[in-house]
Amino acid sequence: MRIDVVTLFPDLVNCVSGCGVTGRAVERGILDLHCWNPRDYTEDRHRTVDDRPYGGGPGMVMKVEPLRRAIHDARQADTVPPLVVYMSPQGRRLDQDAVQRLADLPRLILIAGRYEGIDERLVELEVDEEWSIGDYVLSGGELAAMVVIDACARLLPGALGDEDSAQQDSFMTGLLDCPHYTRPEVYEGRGVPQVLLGGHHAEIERWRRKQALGRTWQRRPDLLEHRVLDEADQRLLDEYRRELAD
Ligand SMILES: O=C(NCc1ccc(CNCc2ncc[nH]2)cc1)c1csc2nc[nH]c(=O)c12
Repeated sequence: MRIDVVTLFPDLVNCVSGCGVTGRAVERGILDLHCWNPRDYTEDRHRTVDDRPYGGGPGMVMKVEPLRRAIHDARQADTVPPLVVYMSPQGRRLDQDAVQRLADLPRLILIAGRYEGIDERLVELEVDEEWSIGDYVLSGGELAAMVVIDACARLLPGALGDEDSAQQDSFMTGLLDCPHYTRPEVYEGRGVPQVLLGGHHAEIERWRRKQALGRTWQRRPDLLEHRVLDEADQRLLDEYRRELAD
């Protein structure tokens, strides 16, 4: 998969290719990442990429031309046609289904804005989709672009070794994760649930599923709203709730 990012801070975005799953995906050639800086596409002495908003108001707006030229070069860099995504507070809220859809594409161009945003004519001329990563205010689109890159990279074939749990990722199953434990077996008087020490795999799987269902019901009931639990899961959840009451 190829991802091109149009950003004023390529050094920030390129951090994803330096470590972890994303770094390995780039190293293995599974993910091809390139950054394009609009400032390299300015023609004035001050390399101006922003200007004051028509209609007045606080802050600055990113100019069309430098962005347009950067996107043009990004598009030309590969023959594969890209989906052009503007990371924006006005975008649809990203979730795992959206990530899976983006990760299945051969190519993305992600536009990361700064200042108050980008000139609307650029959105009209170049942008296919707008995506937000949540209802909170960031200083720019780069971290959002890096979130998309990370979430997509994990889903690319070969990006995760078998030891990784991408497939069981709670957001893949639509449930929150169960609690996890590792050595020491007792820490400050706190032990590990006996079932996990017994090596009885069916029992362990049952316990983990029950915890996932129970925690989802307790912390994120919205994730259960659109979900019909089968009989086995309903029984596990009832058991979890009964144990809470005890
Ligand atoms: O570029 C991003 N943010 C920079 C940014 C933040 C705030 C404003 C100012 N908005 C004024 C306003 N809001 C409502 C009415 N008027 C403009 C730009 C961004 C990209 S994806 C994403 N996902 C989650 N959060 C984010 O901030 C982002």
